[in-house]
Amino acid sequence: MSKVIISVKDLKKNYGQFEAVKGISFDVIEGEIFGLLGPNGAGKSTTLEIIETLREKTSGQVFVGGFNLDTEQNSIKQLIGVQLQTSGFYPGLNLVELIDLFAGLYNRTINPRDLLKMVNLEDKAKSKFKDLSGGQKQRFSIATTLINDPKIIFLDEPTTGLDPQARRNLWDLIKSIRAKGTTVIITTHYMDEAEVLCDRIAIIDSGKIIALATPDKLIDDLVATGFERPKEVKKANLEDVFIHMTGHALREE
Ligand SMILES: Nc1ncnc2c1ncn2[C@@H]1O[C@H](COP(=O)(O)OP(=O)(O)OP(=O)(O)O)[C@@H](O)[C@H]1O
Repeated sequence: MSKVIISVKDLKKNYGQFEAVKGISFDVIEGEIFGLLGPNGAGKSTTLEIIETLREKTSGQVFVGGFNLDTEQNSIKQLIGVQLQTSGFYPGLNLVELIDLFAGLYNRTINPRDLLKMVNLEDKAKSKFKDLSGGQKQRFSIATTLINDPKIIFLDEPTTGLDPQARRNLWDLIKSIRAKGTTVIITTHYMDEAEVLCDRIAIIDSGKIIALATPDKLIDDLVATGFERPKEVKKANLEDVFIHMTGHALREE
């Protein structure tokens, strides 16, 4: 039986006169990777931040794990893991020190090395955050969402700016987090990423959800309209060449 873990009903957000989110409704099912897709300014981050309790909504209802956002924010905070802006990490602390710091904020005792192992950064335990590569910084930032053992994590454009290998490594990491039963909500601009990762996708445009289904269903619906892609003459593309030649394995960037 699929269980709804997040329920958003007629959510609206105005910034002054501007309607950034115009009454959207959707449910997220426990254990799925749910993608919010849309062009710049569509309202994805605003929606995510409202669910994360970080931003006030204008109207509508949000329930997370059965808790009402209006009255039970503290209970919601205990269920969720939020990806901090990487600029929020003290650049001079090493990874173990940073994890200890965040664990203290969450009032948790955890073994930093276990967490670093999960995201393949054990050998960087003593490195400073500022000395990590872009991909390593993102993996570490995802690790910090897991410190309070959340039921749901939110990832806002986690692979932006990464090279193809680092993106694939992050996809594997996100899938492994989901495999442990954690629900993942992700925003992305990359359609290949959404197709590979997401169980279901909501496409947002100008503050409204214009489609919500599995990637397969969205593609099948388009094909059913008679749409056809221009014939692919080659069986591989340049990204395939790059990955084939440089490998998919984790590397120390
Ligand atoms: N604090 C704010 N004050 C005024 N307008 C805002 C504020 N935050 C966001 N907006 C506006 O609300 C709209 C939605 O922004 P939001 O960041 O949610 O979009 P997004 O879909 O996440 O975009 P992107 O893909 O570029 O991150 C945009 O037009 C943005 O300019």
